[in-house]
Amino acid sequence: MQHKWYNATEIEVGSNSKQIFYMETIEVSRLSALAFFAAGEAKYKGKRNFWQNREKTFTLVGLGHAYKIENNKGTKRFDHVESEWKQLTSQIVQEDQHLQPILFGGFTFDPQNEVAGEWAKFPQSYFTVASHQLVIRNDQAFVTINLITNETNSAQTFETLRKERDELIHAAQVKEVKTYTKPTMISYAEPFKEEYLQSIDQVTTLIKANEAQKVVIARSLALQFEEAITSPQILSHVVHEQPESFLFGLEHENMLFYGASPERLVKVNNGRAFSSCVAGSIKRGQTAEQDEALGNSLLNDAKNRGEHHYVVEMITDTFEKNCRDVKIPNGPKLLKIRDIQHLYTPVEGQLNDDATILQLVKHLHPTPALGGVPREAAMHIIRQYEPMNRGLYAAPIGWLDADGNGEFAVAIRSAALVQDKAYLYAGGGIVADSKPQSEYEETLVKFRPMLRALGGQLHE
Ligand SMILES: C=C(O[C@@H]1C=C(C(=O)O)C=C[C@H]1O)C(=O)O
Ligand SMILES: [Mg+2]
Repeated sequence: MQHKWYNATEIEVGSNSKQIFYMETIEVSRLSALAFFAAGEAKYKGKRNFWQNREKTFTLVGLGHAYKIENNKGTKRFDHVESEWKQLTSQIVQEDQHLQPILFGGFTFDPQNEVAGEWAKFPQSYFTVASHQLVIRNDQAFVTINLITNETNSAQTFETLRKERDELIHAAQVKEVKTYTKPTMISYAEPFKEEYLQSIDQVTTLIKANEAQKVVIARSLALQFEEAITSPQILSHVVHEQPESFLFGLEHENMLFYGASPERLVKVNNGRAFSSCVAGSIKRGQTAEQDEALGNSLLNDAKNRGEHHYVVEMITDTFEKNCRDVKIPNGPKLLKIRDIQHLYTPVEGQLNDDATILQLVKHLHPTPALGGVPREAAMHIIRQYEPMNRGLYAAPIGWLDADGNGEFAVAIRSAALVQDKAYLYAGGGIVADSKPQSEYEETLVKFRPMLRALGGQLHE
């Protein structure tokens, strides 16, 4: 242990009487984020989260819930999370950047979707401050205890957490990271496959009739395994196999929602905001030449440029309203990840004084990369033609701190794991000239990363 920062502040939470917010951060020598997550298996299962940015310069692991912000407030949910977070953090001494609690969580794709399924118990907004928070920034690792309580024996509870923390750190400072086997799949189903293929025809007809310009239609796979899969087991495969993406895992009761997304929704760093337009897809080639040829054909393909353009227009427009000094390159580049290549346009700007990361999330979600154009018409068509509930798939997932910094990814290339069952999600942007079979094949490519992590066959 090198440094220690400690603080205990008396605060008010909601309408609750006075509570004490205890925080203690220690800097520790480099440890395994996954092993730290796994060390919470006995005590914190169902209350853990994992996050790593694309650049691998920021890793966050949370064990336990020191504080939770949950709501079912539809369109007001973003403002609600923001005001509760502001109230909580405004009362904390923040002179030291190391005394920073981090809020991690997500907003579901569509609060108006009423299909129950695997998401039946999931709130529309689900955010938590961890009891044990591990942050690895560049090469420095910090472990924080957060405790918010009005118990009379709070000092004792805090001591217990300190002991636990030392054990967690010890378990995570391993020489060799544990390796996990892949689970054994016993059945693979494509629910509503025929309905999906038909819906692409129906949606293109609606688009030709000018009911919308673009609508993202998704579907799911339902997999059954021989036995329950644990969160550390599946996350370890995702972490090792998908290093180029945002990696995330969020537990809620007996579900783990996890994935490896290439798509940033928004990042805010010291008042500078960044987003990315990712839409338009083609598979990777078998050889370097083939890969380059596929990439070039994607860059020159009118249908994919169309899918992409709607996203650039909408994100640019949102940035123009919330930022100054907005910068967008002239045309898209290629974003290549293990299984797929996309058209990619980064967008950045300087946040206006009244704009915040959560306001940007609220205005950006869903971008036409996940919803469509116009937004409301597309959402209506999605509700009508998708027989499932997306839950957190295609939705904002990420973190923010008390200074207004944070980052949200769009939770695609993702799956929900419920003990011995997994539900994988993938979709694509439907425009006037979309063809059911090629959209279907595009979803197969998008299922691949999660299917591989689960040890599944690559059905092609
Ligand atoms: C909807 C998904 O991906 C989105 C749709 C894309 C497309 O249709 O080309 C590309 C990237 C994502 O914005 C998904 O992966 O499920
Ligand atoms: Mg597409």
